[in-house]
Amino acid sequence: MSKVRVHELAKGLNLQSKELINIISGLGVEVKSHMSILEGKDLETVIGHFRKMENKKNENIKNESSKEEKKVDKSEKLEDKKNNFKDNKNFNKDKKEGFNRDNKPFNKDRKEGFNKDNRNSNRDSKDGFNKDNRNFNKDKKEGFNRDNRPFNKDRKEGFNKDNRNSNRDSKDGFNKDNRNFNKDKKEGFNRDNKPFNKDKKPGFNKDNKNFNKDGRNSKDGFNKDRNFGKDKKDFGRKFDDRKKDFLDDVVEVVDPAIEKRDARKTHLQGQEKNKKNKSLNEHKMREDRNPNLILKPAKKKNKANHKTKSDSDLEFESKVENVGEIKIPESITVKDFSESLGVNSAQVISKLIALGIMAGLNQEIDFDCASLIAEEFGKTVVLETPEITDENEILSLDYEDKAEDLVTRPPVVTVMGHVDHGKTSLLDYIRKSKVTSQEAGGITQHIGAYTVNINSNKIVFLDTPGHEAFTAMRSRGAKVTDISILVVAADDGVMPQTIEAINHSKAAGVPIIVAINKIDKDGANPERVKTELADNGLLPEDWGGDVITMPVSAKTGEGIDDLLEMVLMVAEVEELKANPNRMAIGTVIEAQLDKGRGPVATILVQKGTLNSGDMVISGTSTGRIRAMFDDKGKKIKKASPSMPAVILGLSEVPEAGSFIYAVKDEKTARGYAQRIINVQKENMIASGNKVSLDDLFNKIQDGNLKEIKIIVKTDVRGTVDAVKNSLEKLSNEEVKVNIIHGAVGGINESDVMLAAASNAIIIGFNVRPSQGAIDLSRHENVDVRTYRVIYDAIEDIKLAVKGMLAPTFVEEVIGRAEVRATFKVPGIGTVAGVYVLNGKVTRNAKVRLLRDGIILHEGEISSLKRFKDDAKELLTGYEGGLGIANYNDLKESDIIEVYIDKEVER
Ligand SMILES: Nc1nc2c(ncn2[C@@H]2O[C@H](COP(=O)(O)OP(=O)(O)OP(=O)(O)O)[C@@H](O)[C@H]2O)c(=O)[nH]1
Repeated sequence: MSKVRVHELAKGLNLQSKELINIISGLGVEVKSHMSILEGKDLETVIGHFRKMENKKNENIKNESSKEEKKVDKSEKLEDKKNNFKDNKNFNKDKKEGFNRDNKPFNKDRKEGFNKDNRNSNRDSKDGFNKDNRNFNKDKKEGFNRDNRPFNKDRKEGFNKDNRNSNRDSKDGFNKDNRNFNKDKKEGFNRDNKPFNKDKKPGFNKDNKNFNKDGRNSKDGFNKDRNFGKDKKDFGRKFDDRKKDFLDDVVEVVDPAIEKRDARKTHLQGQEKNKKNKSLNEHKMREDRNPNLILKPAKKKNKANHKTKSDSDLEFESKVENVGEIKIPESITVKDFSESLGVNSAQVISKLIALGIMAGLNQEIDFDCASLIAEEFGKTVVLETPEITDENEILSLDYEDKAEDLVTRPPVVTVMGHVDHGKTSLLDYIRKSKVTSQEAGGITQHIGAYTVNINSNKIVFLDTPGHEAFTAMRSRGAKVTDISILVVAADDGVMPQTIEAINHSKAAGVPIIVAINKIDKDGANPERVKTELADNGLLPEDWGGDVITMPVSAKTGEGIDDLLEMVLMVAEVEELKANPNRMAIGTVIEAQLDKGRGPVATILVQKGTLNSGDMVISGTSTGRIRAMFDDKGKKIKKASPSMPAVILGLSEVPEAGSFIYAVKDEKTARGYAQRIINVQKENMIASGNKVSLDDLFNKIQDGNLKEIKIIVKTDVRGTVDAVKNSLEKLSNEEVKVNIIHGAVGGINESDVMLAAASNAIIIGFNVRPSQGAIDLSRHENVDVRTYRVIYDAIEDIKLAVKGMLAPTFVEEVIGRAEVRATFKVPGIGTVAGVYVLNGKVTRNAKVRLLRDGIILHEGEISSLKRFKDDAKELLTGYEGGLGIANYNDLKESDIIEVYIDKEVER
């Protein structure tokens, strides 16, 4: 093999592309993505690595085969694997050895626990490998958790997240700052799991690194940088001797994130066993020191055991208390995380790479990973517990599944792009070529989502119109889309709605695959499209970036199979999984009232399996599923994760984007519905929690707002950048001003949805919102501000940040009229024949002339007539003649916005 793409090699090795990328990076070979090509020396290095590993494994297996009958089997299998590997197939087909998603081994038996930082001991670490010292153990006695941090289900041997271990008799103690946690401690572990010894008898250096250079062969298997000695006389051996005691007596120190984990139950059981043996005073002291550490078990205080705090303890305590804690959510983008830490994102990315995690700016990292990185910068992060503000949380019907219960589910894809770039054609082509014929019934109805089969893999397409649906759902807290396909016409290039779509996907943290469409056309220029994509922050893979671009034709079908392959590959990298064996949770994609059938809802099952006959609840709508159909209109009994289904039986039409939950019985459903009604009432009273310029100051003061997100719409391109620059400069230590989207054009519904989903404010310069945007902004409580001069906007935001925004007059739009015809009246100028779309037009109001959402003129009404008579006002649905003072450029379809300046009390 002289050349191979990463994903092909991964397939051959039966690894996830992401896992393989991590391994390859660990070998010092640079790969950008699963599409990167490996060849020459790089390929040799990678193949060599896997051969070596296989050989090593086999050797070990052979060595042990005499000891255990069972292992004979295993080595045979490994031998098979080796052979398979030679054929570049099924390297790890039977997965006797586990690797978690980050290519870090796991162990399902989990007999020995490991700490979160992957700095593990591994008794049998002969098999240990990988650059970050994440040990592989063929005996699988050691467990590893989802993030490649080994853990211990049985928690017989426990290590806490931060390696803050203690020991009943305090012989093995440690503390974060290498200060003596317990003066009796003979051996300790510091925060980085580097053993230390106060008396330095076994001889550790200050950083406790490399105690024994050869330690990598240690039976205790500490990592290569922080080894215990091979020499059994040294600390390593003492540790070995005492290991059992130490582990029996281990005290669990978990943070809230860890506590949430699956192993909770067993963990607590383990604690119960160890309870009597714990040094309770130590627990208490640690708890005192860092309230974010929940020490277990320390429920009962043993006064007799309480020791007086020594000076060094107190010193330690005060230092710990002084450490600034940063609150972050369960999952956070690298960008946001860097900002929270107050460090450059490049530094964070390089630390992540050092941990074997390839993450871009907008990629999300979980809390555990973030806390590791924070430590590297000497900071402590704590889990932000969000306030319960929405219905879904109140229902509390969702819970995290155990990793072992999760199975791969099909990806859910949304197609987005500029008007006429071929979204519908692409979806139609896929649907026609990939569905129908073999499937009974064909497509009988439009249900907003459908499934296609690609080489026995499924892909679910959301057939809702573009990103509106996508953000509408997100604003209600639902994340339905896993991958977005961005359609860009090769003859037209990146257009305003393309940029909108990019920003929507980025805001939702959804990976983008670009379909460069219409390549069959004469004017097609895919390279130009790539340049424009790069200009807009999407660097194509073949240009060294990580965005997959695929030339396609929705007309001829060229490239579409490859595009779908790419979708499956991205899905694989994303590791989309769900537990099918639980009560179902899904999201309502579409819903309407059908005359004959009552409320009909298309839902997408996201967790669990929905059954016909299940009792469900969505918002205030409840009911037993009377009948259920798939996307081909076929009656079905069950719908598993990622499956779209149409359900009948709800009491009322649920809102698109709402969650739907299966519950155990009608009483439960009614109970929840009532609770939701109550919450909705409260929320109404609280008038939403969306940010507006008026309450900005209070939110900043309350510490509820660290970032002001703004969407900027302007009449000309140059203004977008000017406004962006000026506004971003307003960021200060307390709040950051972040322009999440900037574009030319009127304020549309899509902008409002993005604002609602992202909790942003919309600012328009010389542009106005469409009627739909106005209605939606009212419904969604989105603050839309329009200005004629940049200076005014900057001033407003400045004042808002200081809490001094207090204008006494605000403008109130009282109506809108459409120009249906124009007349030239000698001596007066052009008069418009108008139709009042909504509200009213009053003679003394001010008007604004809009064309495509852009303000062409602001002024006063010079004449208002109903038929031939002067009129004081024209109401909705009426026609009349309207003249604008000193203005004649009126055209059919122009919109006349009518407004008054109104005094308001603040
Ligand atoms: N030659 C060629 N024409 C295409 C291709 N894809 C779409 N078209 C044509 O482009 C036009 C617009 O395609 P649509 O699929 O309606 O585009 P859309 O993005 O769904 O448009 P909206 O729904 O209006 O946003 C239609 O006339 C299609 O026939 C293609 O690959 N090649």
